[in-house]
Amino acid sequence: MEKILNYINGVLCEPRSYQYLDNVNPARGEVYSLVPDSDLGDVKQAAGSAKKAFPAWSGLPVEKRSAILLRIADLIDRHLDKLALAESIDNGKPVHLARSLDIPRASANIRFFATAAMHTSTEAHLTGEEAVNYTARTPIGVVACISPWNLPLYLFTWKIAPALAAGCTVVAKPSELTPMTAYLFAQLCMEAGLPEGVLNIVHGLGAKAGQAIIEHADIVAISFTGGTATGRKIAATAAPQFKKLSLELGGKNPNIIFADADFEQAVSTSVRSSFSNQGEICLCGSRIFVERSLYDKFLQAFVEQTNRLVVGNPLNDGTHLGALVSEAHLQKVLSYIELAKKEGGTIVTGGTRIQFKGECANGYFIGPTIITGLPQQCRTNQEEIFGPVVTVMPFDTEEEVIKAANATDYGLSATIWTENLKKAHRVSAHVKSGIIWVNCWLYRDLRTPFGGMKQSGVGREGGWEALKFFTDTKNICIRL
Ligand SMILES: NC(=O)C1=CN([C@@H]2O[C@H](COP(=O)(O)OP(=O)(O)OC[C@H]3O[C@@H](n4cnc5c(N)ncnc54)[C@H](O)[C@@H]3O)[C@@H](O)[C@H]2O)C=CC1
Ligand SMILES: O=C(O)/C=C/C=C(\O)C(=O)O
Repeated sequence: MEKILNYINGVLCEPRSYQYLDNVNPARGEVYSLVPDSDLGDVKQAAGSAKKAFPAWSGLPVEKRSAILLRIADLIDRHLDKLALAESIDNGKPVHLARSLDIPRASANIRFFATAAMHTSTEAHLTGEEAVNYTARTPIGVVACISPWNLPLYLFTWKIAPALAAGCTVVAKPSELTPMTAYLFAQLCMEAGLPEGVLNIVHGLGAKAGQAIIEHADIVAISFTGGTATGRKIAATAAPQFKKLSLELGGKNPNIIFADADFEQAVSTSVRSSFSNQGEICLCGSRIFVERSLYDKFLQAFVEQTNRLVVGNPLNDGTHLGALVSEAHLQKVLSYIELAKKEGGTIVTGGTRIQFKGECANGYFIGPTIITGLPQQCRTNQEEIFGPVVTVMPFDTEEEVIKAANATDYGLSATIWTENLKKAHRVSAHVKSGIIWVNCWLYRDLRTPFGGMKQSGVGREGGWEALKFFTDTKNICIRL
């Protein structure tokens, strides 16, 4: 069986303990490769090599760092099909989604930050005629990048690209559930000539390898994307050591549809924002609020279009929803559907595990699920399910829907559908979310600040925010 390897100090290597974890293909429910069960020893080695590599990498002219990163981006594009297939097998997502979204975004992330880093400049402040201040930004040091399983290479590169472009060296840990594309990526870094120790990839469990990384004294900043409970744990570990933190956490995002919305667009995009990637995107709109006069019409069209989605083998090009990432996650999502029923919800469509015949007989599939009749305060409407499950609720007034949209502990993203731009502007101002999409969803510009309010996170990624995160700021005041 194929063994995934760590990437430490420029070479692919086994974990020091030679212990491995099973890596499961979720569409088949079977182990298909092994992932290192790394421990503190591996982490020490990775952090040591990152520390050793830091002076040379941070001292390299930015054009040279950029050129190496651009070579990596080109290699990702060259290996698009291989990487997309690997991502689909590892995660359960449709291969055409990996080919059209995940992998192209991975190379775009790297290209974006490789070029952005060449456009940074130093601020200067003239203090009358008496002094000049200038503000230098220097790479912060050895950093940790911890990424989740839902958009594996997409989010892995979203973190490491700004870190490397800014001149930091990195100890990274992909999710133990989806390690394969990070392993293939390590091979591309070697081919591109990334100097040894600049990027170190340690595979393994969050509670063991991940915890050892964030505790390590040489790691000065942590960029994490994942669940809010894990983010809280990381923050508690990092705080006494005063490590810099960027946390992209969960969401329970409102999708608000006013009666004057472009109906066709609102319906078809809501199907996408509800069920893309099996609903396993932190930005999915899981609570749909529809103005009462449109409610019945919307629900009927939404259900009809949802029922046309094909759930099936992720390797078939006609599949819209593949498998959920793991048996445990499948059970978690199913348990929320049971909870919704107990809380008085009506399952309008979906709601059950789908068991196919043939090669996907043991896969982790759930049909796209629409629930109505639930109050805002119930657990189903408060907790992140992170699967193909949405609730739909009517509302009467702007004030009411703003209150409901804000009535969770999360504040990641929101979507607003209306043809009235004044209304869109007004509602956007009152919805407490870090990201608001008006008449669109997941329409991304990598320059924009990306992140959540409340328990959806700390800090912002994207554009200058990400490059700044990986630097230290120093003001130099010269008395003239
Ligand atoms: N972007 C998002 O919003 C995501 C949200 N989730 C949510 O979190 C729930 C739990 O999913 P999990 O797979 O457990 O995600 P998680 O948040 O525990 O995992 C994300 C990453 O953190 C690592 N990790 C876990 N514990 C750690 C620790 N103590 N120190 C350092 N790294 C650690 C994991 O190995 C993985 O690489 C999901 O059901 C979903 O609701 C999960 C993944 C992504
Ligand atoms: O940067 C993006 O476009 C999307 C990011 C998505 C996540 O952070 C997530 O789903 O966890």
